[in-house]
Amino acid sequence: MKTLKIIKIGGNIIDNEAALQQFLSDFSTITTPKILVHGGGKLATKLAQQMQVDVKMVDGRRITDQETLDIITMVYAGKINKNIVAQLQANNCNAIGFSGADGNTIVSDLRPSKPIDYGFAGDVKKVNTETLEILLNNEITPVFCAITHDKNGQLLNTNADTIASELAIGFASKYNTELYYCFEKNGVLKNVNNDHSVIENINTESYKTLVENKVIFEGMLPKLNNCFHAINHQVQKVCIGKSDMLFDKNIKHTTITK
Ligand SMILES: Nc1ncnc2c1ncn2[C@@H]1O[C@H](COP(=O)(O)OP(=O)(O)O)[C@@H](O)[C@H]1O
Ligand SMILES: CC(=O)N[C@@H](CCC(=O)OP(=O)(O)O)C(=O)O
Repeated sequence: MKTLKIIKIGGNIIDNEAALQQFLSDFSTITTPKILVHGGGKLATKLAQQMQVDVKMVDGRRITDQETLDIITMVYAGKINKNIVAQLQANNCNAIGFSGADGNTIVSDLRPSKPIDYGFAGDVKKVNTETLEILLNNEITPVFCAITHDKNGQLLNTNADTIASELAIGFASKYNTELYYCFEKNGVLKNVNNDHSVIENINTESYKTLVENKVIFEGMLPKLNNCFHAINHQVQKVCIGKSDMLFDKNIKHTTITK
């Protein structure tokens, strides 16, 4: 089986022009089939505040009313996605930008309004890989933003970490699928303020203890839930760390196992 790398980058890389340029230049050298997934939550928050639109996050997820949906569509599917695709083209990496509506690639259900009404937020129901496979077979790299659709004309905001794990699961029967979450720290840390305290391996059991001891909190909680969801659904490899882990085997990072 061929290897497919699904790589998610967070706000720390997107918000820093030099870091993004360096990452995309390195990413372009990856020779195996690959899919890039990007977030952009921080930029959406900044723009919403400039436009005097209230920003409400609950458990790391954005409450998405109509105005917020318009902003995130402009920011995620527009500014960020198109800039990344243009920079990949500059690095001779042929790429095409996607939301889940494009090619009907990711269909979601509107998240139930109870216990918390998240507004236009989607829970992934189905990943359609056919169109993406045609691209991958022709050495074209899909670049996904954090937007899906409900197949009834409604766009839905969907966490980028979830998009990455669901894509990885969707491809797991066809490729040896590897999922990489790149963010600003070296991995999951014993002490969040000490980048040298990387926990190199987390399994289902040690995860429970780490949560109980509050070593893991905030955004890392949904990220790790996505990791375990993927590793329990045939994804071969799941890693969290700085993007350098993709290019240098000696860089410490966290690997998730069952
Ligand atoms: N044990 C931990 N190790 C590393 N980060 C942690 C840990 N516990 C909580 N976090 C927090 O999780 C955040 C990463 O989650 P998030 O902001 O959602 O990532 P992303 O940048 O990919 O969107 C880190 O910035 C950190 O504040
Ligand atoms: C529903 C929901 O919360 N969606 C996220 C999507 C963006 C994202 O996930 O961006 P990062 O990976 O940079 O945090 C949001 O709007 O913030």
